[in-house]
Amino acid sequence: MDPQQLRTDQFSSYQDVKYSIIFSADLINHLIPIRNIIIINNNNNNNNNNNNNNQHHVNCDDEEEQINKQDVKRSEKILSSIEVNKDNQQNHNHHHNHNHQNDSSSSKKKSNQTNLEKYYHQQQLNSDRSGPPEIRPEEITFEELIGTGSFGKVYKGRCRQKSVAVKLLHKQNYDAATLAAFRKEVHLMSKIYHPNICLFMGACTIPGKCVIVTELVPKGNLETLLHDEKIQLPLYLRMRMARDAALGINWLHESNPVFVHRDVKSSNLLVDENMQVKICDFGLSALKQKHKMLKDQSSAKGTPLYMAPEVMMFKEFNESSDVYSFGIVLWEILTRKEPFSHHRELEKFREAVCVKHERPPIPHDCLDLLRKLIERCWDKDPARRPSFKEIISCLDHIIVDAAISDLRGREFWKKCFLTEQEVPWESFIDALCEWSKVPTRNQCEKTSTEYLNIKCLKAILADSPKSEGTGVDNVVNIEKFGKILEFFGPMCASGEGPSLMEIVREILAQKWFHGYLETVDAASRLNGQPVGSFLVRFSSTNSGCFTISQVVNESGLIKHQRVARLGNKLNYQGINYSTLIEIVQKNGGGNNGDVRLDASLGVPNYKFMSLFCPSTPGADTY
Ligand SMILES: Nc1ncnc2c1ncn2[C@@H]1O[C@H](COP(=O)(O)OP(=O)(O)OP(=O)(O)O)[C@@H](O)[C@H]1O
Repeated sequence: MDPQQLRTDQFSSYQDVKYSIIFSADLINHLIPIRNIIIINNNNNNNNNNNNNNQHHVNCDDEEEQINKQDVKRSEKILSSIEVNKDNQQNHNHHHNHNHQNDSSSSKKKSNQTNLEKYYHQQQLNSDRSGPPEIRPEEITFEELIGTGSFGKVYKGRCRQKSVAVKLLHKQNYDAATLAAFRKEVHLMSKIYHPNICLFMGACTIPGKCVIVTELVPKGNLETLLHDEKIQLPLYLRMRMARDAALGINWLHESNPVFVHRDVKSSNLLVDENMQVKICDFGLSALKQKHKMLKDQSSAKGTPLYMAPEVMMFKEFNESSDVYSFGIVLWEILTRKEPFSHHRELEKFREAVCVKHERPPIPHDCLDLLRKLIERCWDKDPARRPSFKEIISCLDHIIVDAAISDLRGREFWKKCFLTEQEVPWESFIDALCEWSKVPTRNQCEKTSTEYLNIKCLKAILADSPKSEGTGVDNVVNIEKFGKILEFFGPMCASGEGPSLMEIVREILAQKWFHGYLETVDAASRLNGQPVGSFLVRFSSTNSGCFTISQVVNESGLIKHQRVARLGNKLNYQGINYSTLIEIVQKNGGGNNGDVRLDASLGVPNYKFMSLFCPSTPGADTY
């Protein structure tokens, strides 16, 4: 085929740089997304490598070959016995006349049946030793199509009464080498177990019926989620997802032998019902010994958009090429945009990335640590890129920065709970009291103001744990802590000003303060109240802001007015105030017919009032 045609007809869109490819050295300007090209090259590579034993690097496929040799040999024997038998049968049939066709096809069926039984039996034995669990084709039912890649189609399906994902390879008329490669992928997958790696459940390795069965990860791939503007994904959550992915890849890199994934990209990161990320697609993965380098002899594997320059240029590489790809993914997670979307042609793209070192632009308002991490990950020098161990520890800090904007709040959380996103209330409050240098729960009298301060903070900050049976009654979530600080901050260290607990107690003591309350609930609490009645609540749409809901006329019309946050100030009707209490004080008292914020018309919040006076009537009402 004319290589020019390859480029112009099929490979001239942005999509070309988005999908996994294997492209050969002589056709470097052209994308060849055909999986069996690797296989052909693999055979060549083996020969090349055999003739060239003094190299420092290892040809990817030879390295894996050695590591997997024994297992592959075992299954190859069985498969070839089936294939030889099938061929014999075909030749046999060919020479028979029509009259004998029924007989021969039934004996063929029988013989194949026996061979399949042998095959399953042997696979069973293999899996008892360490091999992949073999799944019979008739055990799988296909439901809807959930994804398409360059290698196969992925269906939602059922296997042994369980919902699963079934990857069906595009090309089923495999030759022996292709089959060996498929079995290698299955074999690799069967060796990895980690919560952030898509669970491999089994495979059918019968020629013509090759499928991979994995757990079904319900929210699909991260790329689709990121680029769907309708889906809310706060930075904090996105950074947690990045950390999940990093944990999965780190597991591969710290395995012995080392797994290099080789196709790290957002469409290979799957998202489960708890927004936990799992890495999938080991179709291009390579195994290597620690400290050794890999080199593609005549075919580069991966997805160009995410491919490290050294891989694109057929240089030696190692696991740090996954780090480069992760840098691009991090950028995508940060911006929710397509990386390099202005590029159309592979050759120009390759030159831009490898020669001119072009990288996607990082937004100005990016968190400092995150900017530095992304820049280090996609460094042109692989040796300067961080390991995934380092990436995870950077992400621990970035997650805190993304959840908590208050500087002292960040400092506190990092010092006490760096790697945690949810902590038991008791651990939290003891740590906070120590950090603020105020008496802890056990150090103060139950009737003291200090104890009341703690009770107030608990009322506004602690939640029931999401999962049951943990033995913990209340927890503090980092994101909620960050939000509370946006409402009540800035947080002060000892000697700098009042503690967070004191500030919260002062506000909760105001009967008109209702905290978290939706607009409809505010309306129902004000329903039937006299003109001027009001309550103050957290704004449900703008973090750090408040809403004053008030009855403004005799017919019961309710107005909701925003108290905006401008730095440390609160802005109400164009005037800046220091606290909510000041707003109510300065806008109270009736005059010239306006509806004012008369504190006596504040609608009481019995829940908070009961903290101050345990016998408050109606404390259980809300
Ligand atoms: N276990 C799973 N659960 C849910 N969806 C899945 C699962 N596995 C794959 N998918 C969906 O199918 C898509 C393609 O899967 P996969 O990447 O394994 O195929 P591929 O042919 O190897 O693709 P590529 O060309 O990207 O290498 C994924 O992006 C995802 O949307």
